Amino acid sequence: MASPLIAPSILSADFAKLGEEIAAVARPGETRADWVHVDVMDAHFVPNLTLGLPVVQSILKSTDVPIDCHLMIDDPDRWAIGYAEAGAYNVTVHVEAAADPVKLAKNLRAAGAKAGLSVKPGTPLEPHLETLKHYDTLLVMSVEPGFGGQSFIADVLEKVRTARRLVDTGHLKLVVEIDGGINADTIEQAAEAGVDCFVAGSAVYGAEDPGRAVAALREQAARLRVS
Ligand SMILES: O=C(CO)[C@@H](O)[C@H](O)COP(=O)(O)O
Ligand SMILES: [Fe+2]
Repeated sequence: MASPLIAPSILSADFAKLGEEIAAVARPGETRADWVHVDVMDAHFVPNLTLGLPVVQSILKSTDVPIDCHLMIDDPDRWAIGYAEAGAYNVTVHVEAAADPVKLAKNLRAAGAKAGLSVKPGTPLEPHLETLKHYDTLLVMSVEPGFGGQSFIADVLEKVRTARRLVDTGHLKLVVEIDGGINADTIEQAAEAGVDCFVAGSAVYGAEDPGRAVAALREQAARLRVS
């Protein structure tokens, strides 16, 4: 299995100095993030408002770290394509919000992005397994989407185990990503369950040295990963 991926979420960064905050996890070496996770919230799908396409376009110009867009928005069928066309590496939409997730995945891939599908903590995976065949990443939410700094919901690891099994047996080809409450106390159980990519907001940007936090989380996850 490849080295675990660490994706700092800029939701916990200082938005007034976003460029510096991203640069802090973009220097070459072990402190470099694999992806930078950008939470787009519209105050409809979730009760919070963050940023949209113009800010993502600026971020894309400012860094060569792959940008992982997590769209917590209504009507992703209409809006997600813009993030793919802008050059985001991975564009994740919520299955609870998408009207036609298969068509959406095809459009995202045609625009040159990886297609990601996310499930809220209470959303089961089984009804969406056929849909997942069209996606490159599965983002399992381990908190209710909307805010950083919440406590990890361990129950969702069952979904991670299911996805891991399907990937390891060749039934699906997916990067399994987890988002919410990932820190030094929780990353090991997620790694053991089979997560490939770990989003961490407060654990990275709440640390004195965000780059060192990235390196430490990656090392911890690598020690615990299955297979
Ligand atoms: O999508 C979200 C929240 O909705 C996340 O990406 C958070 O930004 C993760 O923050 P922490 O739980 O790691 O502080
Ligand atoms: Fe997120």
